[in-house]
Amino acid sequence: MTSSGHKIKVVCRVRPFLKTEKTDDAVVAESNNVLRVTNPRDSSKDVKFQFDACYGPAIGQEPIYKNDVRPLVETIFNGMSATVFCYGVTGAGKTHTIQGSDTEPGIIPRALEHIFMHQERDAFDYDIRISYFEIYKEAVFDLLKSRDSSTTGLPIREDANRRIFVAGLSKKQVTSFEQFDSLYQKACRNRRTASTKLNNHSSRSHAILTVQVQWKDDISEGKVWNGRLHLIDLAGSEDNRRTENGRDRMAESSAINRSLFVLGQVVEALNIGAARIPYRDSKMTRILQDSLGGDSLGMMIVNVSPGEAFLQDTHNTLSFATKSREVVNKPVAHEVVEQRWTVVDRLQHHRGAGAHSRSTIVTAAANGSMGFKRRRSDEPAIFESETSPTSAYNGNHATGALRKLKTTVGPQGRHSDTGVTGSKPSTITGNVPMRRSASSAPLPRQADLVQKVVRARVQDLEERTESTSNEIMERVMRIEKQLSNNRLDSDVVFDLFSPATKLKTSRGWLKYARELEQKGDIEKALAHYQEALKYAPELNKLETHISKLQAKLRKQKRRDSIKSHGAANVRVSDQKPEQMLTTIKGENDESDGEEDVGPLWMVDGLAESPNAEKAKRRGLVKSSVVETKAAIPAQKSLEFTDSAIGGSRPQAKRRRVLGNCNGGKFVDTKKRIDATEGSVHDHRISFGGNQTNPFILSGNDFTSDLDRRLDERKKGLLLTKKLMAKSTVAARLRQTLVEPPTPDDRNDKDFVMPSDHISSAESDIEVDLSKRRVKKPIKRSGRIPGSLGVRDIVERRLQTEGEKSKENDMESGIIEKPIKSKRTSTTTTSPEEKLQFDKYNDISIASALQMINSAELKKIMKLQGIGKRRAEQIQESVKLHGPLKHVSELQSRLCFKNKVIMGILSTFA
Ligand SMILES: Nc1ncnc2c1ncn2[C@@H]1O[C@H](COP(=O)(O)OP(=O)(O)OP(=O)(O)O)[C@@H](O)[C@H]1O
Repeated sequence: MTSSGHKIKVVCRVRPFLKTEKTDDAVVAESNNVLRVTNPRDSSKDVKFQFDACYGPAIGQEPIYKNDVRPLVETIFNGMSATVFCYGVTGAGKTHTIQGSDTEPGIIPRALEHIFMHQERDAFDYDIRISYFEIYKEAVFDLLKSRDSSTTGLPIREDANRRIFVAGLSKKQVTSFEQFDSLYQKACRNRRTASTKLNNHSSRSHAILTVQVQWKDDISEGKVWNGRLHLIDLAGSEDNRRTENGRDRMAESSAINRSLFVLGQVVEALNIGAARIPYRDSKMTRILQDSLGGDSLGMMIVNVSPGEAFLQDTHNTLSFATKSREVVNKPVAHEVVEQRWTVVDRLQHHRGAGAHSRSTIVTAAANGSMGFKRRRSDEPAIFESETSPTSAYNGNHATGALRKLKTTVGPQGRHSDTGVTGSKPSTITGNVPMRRSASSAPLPRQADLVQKVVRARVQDLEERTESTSNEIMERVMRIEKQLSNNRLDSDVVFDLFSPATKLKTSRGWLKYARELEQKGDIEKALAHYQEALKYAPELNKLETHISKLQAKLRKQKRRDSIKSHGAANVRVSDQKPEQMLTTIKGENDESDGEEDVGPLWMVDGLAESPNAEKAKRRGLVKSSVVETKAAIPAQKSLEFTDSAIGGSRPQAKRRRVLGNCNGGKFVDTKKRIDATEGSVHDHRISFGGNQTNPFILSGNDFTSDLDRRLDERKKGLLLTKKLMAKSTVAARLRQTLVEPPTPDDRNDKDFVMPSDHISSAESDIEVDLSKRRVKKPIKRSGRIPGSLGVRDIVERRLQTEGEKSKENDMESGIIEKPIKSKRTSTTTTSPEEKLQFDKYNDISIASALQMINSAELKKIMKLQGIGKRRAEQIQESVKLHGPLKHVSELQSRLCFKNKVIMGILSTFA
């Protein structure tokens, strides 16, 4: 013992050899406090360790309890806190010592029996409560509650007095040993154990049982006393090379080893008087904080295994234990002078925890301090704090109320000095530093008054909490859980603020918002105003202001957007929005009748029908942005100076729609197209369009949409359009067509020399790349009689598509539909001509295939299902033998189904 405190008592226990173990005398209890151990480094030498007590393998449970634990248990009836914990490597007998078995009950059952014996014997009405939890992989779990896989760990908290407690831990009142026993047995089954190579029933967690004994001392001016006993079974440190733990066990094991390592560091730091004690580095040390260098009485039972096999472990354990003997605690007795219950406690209390707690509050108040105030206590606790240190205890019980009490109880009294001092080296004798209670009892009259007020408040609280307890309980638990996970949802935080704080916070946001608004940063200001509103939803004016700002911001954004779009492809005219109202014609409507799908607004280069759903259902509008009427700039309408490419009929129709939008005037579609044809449209936006015929305007937005659709639908049509955009396609196609035939080709009587009809065309045919139109007539000279020129081919094909399609194609250069059905219905082509047509068509196809670069080829192959090898073969063969060799295959494979090739052909047109 030091002048200012008590050293932790360290007792060593050697377990007997198990049946499976080979006996030797490596570890021997030489006397009742000396252990002799063979030096693991040099077996010819021994090392001796001295402890407060030492128990050999032959000693049973009873002597340990009687000699060393019982005196500590006695101290709790003096309002002290005591801790007993078992330390040692796995399989050394910790659980056996603390818990025991049915035949050999350990410290826990014995201590409880002892406590209940007091209850029967003493004149006081003890309120005995237990809590039992385990620390498993650095998470705290309540063992008195059943749990499932979703159960999360309980948080460890520190209260205002820096006292540690486990938040949300259940406390069960027990009135008899039998009741405790059944509760405890059940709880033990909840504890995590597993079989390892070194212990069939190895504890995988640290288990902490706390027994709280509280009573009212009517003799000593009605004070309420609070004693606690913490009985701890630490998980054993493990050498995983020996345990042969699997992955799961390893994770447990590393958590165990780590916490024990921290325990070692804590002891080390305490011994050297370090400024920082690393209690916080593990949950176990944090909880044991008050038992290690704190203000409770501490005792460590060091369990060691006998035999040479464990020599190194034993040596390490004993070295640690020796160090721990130096740790000094400063025990104090605890009188309940104030209460600061957690909300959960209060609720639990009011749900029926019994009259005792209530009387505690009343008593506390009568003592000059009201429950629910901040407590002053710095008592160690695993339960939430309820007490404060007082001067009640010293080893001789020379003074104070407890002395009176002891005298009253008589010779069999609870606070026998022998229990504390005795023959054993006492940990709690001597001059324990005395702390005076900060409170002093009020005068009797005042006390009456206070009691009355308190009763009224308690009653009121009971009534109010009854109805809302469940809800509050849930909320509190939610907060606790979130805190334990180091995260707090904003709504929870919000919930925690008081009305005054909310108002203050709101003001803070408002201040920033105003500053930002003054600077002209409306977007940020708006965000700040919205935050402010969250905290003060009652501010109606603020709500209105926010709406105004939102409108302002929308306008501003639109203006900016129009400006930027206007530069590229939109001209802003001064027409009124009403003039932009239009209707869309039903695209599938053969009669071309007008179908009202609602007004079409054009804003920022995008279009939308307010009746968008209807329009979408009809496949008229594919993608769009809905803008309300109010959102249209008041004085402006939009006129597109850059417009669509594409030549399908529906698209043409939509172009008209676009024209209609243009201030209500019909704009000559053709003219507009002419103006933009052939230009590179790297800016595209979506104006609308249905699934198969996307309607393309200029602007960036559509490009990604186009790509997406391309991917999704794998439509040759879209790809065709892409290819068409490349003017080089046509040029390359031309080049291919004039390539000289191979000798094989010449020998083939069916082969028609391309040069025969095109050779001169190389210079004659002039494809206007920008308009994709053949300008100069082809010279017919040198053409094989009956064969067709390129222009003829094109014309034939266009004929088959019908006049309207032709018109479209000529306008835009895009052939949208497969040629097959139309061509077969052609009546104007003679069989002979048809044959020629097909041949030339196929020449074109093959040539087209040849000229396509590998990336394009890949796409085509993918889309059309042509194998890579086959495509390469065709290309090679076309190079060598000329295209006609493959006409039939290409016909069957491609001609009538390959939209891509048709599209390429159309480029040539
Ligand atoms: N004093 C003893 N007398 C008889 N048997 C004992 C004694 N101490 C331990 N044993 C036996 O040794 C084995 C291991 O003991 P125990 O489970 O208590 O070890 P432990 O230290 O708690 O191990 P772990 O840390 O792995 O939980 C058990 O079978 C137990 O019955």
